[in-house]
Amino acid sequence: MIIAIDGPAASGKGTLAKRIAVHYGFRHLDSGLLYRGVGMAVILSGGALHDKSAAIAAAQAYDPGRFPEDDLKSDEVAKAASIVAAIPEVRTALIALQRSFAQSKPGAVIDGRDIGTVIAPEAEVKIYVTATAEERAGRRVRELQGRGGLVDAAAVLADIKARDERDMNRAVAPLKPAPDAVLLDTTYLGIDAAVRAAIDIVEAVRAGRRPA
Ligand SMILES: Nc1ncnc2c1ncn2[C@@H]1O[C@H](COP(=O)(O)OP(=O)(O)O)[C@@H](O)[C@H]1O
Ligand SMILES: Nc1ccn([C@@H]2O[C@H](COP(=O)(O)OP(=O)(O)O)[C@@H](O)[C@H]2O)c(=O)n1
Repeated sequence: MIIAIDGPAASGKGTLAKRIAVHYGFRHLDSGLLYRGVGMAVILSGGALHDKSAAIAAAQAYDPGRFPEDDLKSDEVAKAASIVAAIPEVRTALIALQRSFAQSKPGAVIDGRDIGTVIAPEAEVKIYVTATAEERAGRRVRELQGRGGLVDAAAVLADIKARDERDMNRAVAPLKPAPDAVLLDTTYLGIDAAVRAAIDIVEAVRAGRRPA
């Protein structure tokens, strides 16, 4: 079974995907880490983020173990990721890895922007997670503070809005709900309540019911 979880920055996709994967004993892939890895490789090579050839080369040579996950979680790398993610050849280079992961048995949970629309349109369950930009920025600020260092809350909100804009309006694989995705607004849901709601959606789809 494939469960696709898409949505904008800090909506809670990764948290839900991890918890759903544990619940069902499925494997989990955070596809954002792939684009973050490419962004990070370009930053480290000293190349400009808009230099398509550097980003394409980094995507074609993508090595999942190259950077520790913690190093990829900064705001700077998130921004770089969303710039390189708009380059069609970068996306193409990362498709095979994601599609092969989607075939994991007994199941795969993948979170990202285009999982239900492009990577695995055949996914049995598609959840599109949202929350207001202000709520999402607040979550990201707390997360970045937890990793240490000073955080400029206004800059985090501005970065999230800019990234949403870029992700939703790019020509290839823009962020949008698949026509058959179930929407889950987590603005007023804590983590446990959001996980329960997501599992209810999976159960309803598995039982052939339309989720409430
Ligand atoms: N429903 C929620 N309520 C409050 N905080 C949340 C919720 N879901 C996730 N978080 C927190 O918000 C931050 C971003 O969540 P994450 O799952 O990484 O989002 P995404 O994968 O969409 O970027 C994390 O620190 C996470 O613990
Ligand atoms: N399937 C995906 C996943 C991420 N991305 C890009 O990678 C960036 C970082 O993704 P992420 O999921 O790690 O970001 P957060 O939602 O965790 O902030 C996004 O802003 C997108 O531009 C994408 O284009 N397609």
